[in-house]
Amino acid sequence: MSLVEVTELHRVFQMGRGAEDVTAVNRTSFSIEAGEALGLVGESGSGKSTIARILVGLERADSGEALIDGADVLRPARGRGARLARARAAQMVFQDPNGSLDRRLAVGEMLQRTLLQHGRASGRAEARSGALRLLDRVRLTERQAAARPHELSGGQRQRVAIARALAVEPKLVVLDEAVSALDVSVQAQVLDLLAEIQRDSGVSYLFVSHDLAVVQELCQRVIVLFRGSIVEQGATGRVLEAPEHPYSQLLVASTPGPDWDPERVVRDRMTFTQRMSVVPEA
Ligand SMILES: Nc1ncnc2c1ncn2[C@@H]1O[C@H](COP(=O)(O)OP(=O)(O)OP(=O)(O)O)[C@@H](O)[C@H]1O
Repeated sequence: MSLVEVTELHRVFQMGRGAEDVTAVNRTSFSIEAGEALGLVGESGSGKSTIARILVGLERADSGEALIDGADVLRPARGRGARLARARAAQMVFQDPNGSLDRRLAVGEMLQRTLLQHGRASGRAEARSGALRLLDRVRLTERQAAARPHELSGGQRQRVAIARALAVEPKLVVLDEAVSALDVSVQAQVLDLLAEIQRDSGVSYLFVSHDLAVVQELCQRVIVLFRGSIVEQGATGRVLEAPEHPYSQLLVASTPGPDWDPERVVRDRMTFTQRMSVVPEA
C-alpha cells in the first residue's frame, strides 16, 4: 500500500449568481510512495492548490477518498487526538511563509511551542534542544533562533516554515509553490535542503509548482494536471524529455531553456486551445 492513496477525488466550487460552477478537481486518482517526492504541475487554475489543501484538511472534497498512511483524511478531525494525528499525517509549507509563522514569536520559541504542542518534546529543556536541532537541520543558527520572522530574509523565513512543518514529524509534507517567491540562487539552496531532508528522514513530498525546472530538481515523479484532471504522469525525466500529452508538451515548450522558442509556444497554445474548445470536458 502506498503512503498516500487518492481515489476519484472531486471538488466543484459553486460560483452562484448564474455563473458557471468550477470543477477544480475532477475525479482525480494518484498515489505517493513513502519517501517519494511527487511533483504536481499545471497552469494557474488547474487545481493544484485545491488538491494540496484537501490533503491537509484546509479544503473539503465533494467526493472521493484520500488516505494517508491508511487514515482517511477527508473526514473531519474531531477532538485533540484526531487533530494531532491529522497534523502528523501531513503538514503544509506555503508560498508565503508569513501566514503560517507567528509574527510575535522568536522563531526558536515558535518551534519549541510546536514541539510541545505535538508531543515531540516532553519539557522545556527538550523543546529547546529540539528547536535548535531543527534550525540546524535547515541550516539556521542559534542567533537566528532569537529573531522574529520579519527580521529574517525570505529564504530564511521559508527555512523556518520547513522546520516548523518537520517539527511535527509528518509522513507527508505538501509544498505549495514553496520556492516560487525566492530568487534563483536561494531557490536552489532550499531545493538542495529539501532533497537532503528527504534522503535523511524518508519523508514524502507533494511538491506543487508551475515551474517544471524546479520540479525536475526535486521530484522523482510528476503529475500533469489540466482543468482538475491528470493528463499525464510518470518519471520526471521521461515526462519532461518526452511528454506524451499535448498539454504536457505545451507546458514543457513554455519553459525557457536552450531551445526555447516563444513564437512556437504561442502557435502551439493557439492550436491546443482550439483543440480543447471542441473536446468536451471529461
Ligand atoms: N475557494 C474557492 N472558491 C471558488 N473557486 C475556487 C476556490 N478555490 C479555487 N477555486 C477555483 O478552482 C480552480 C482551481 O484553483 P486552484 O487554486 O486549485 O488552481 P492552481 O492550479 O493551484 O492555480 P494557481 O497556481 O494559480 O494557484 C480555479 O478555477 C479557481 O478559480
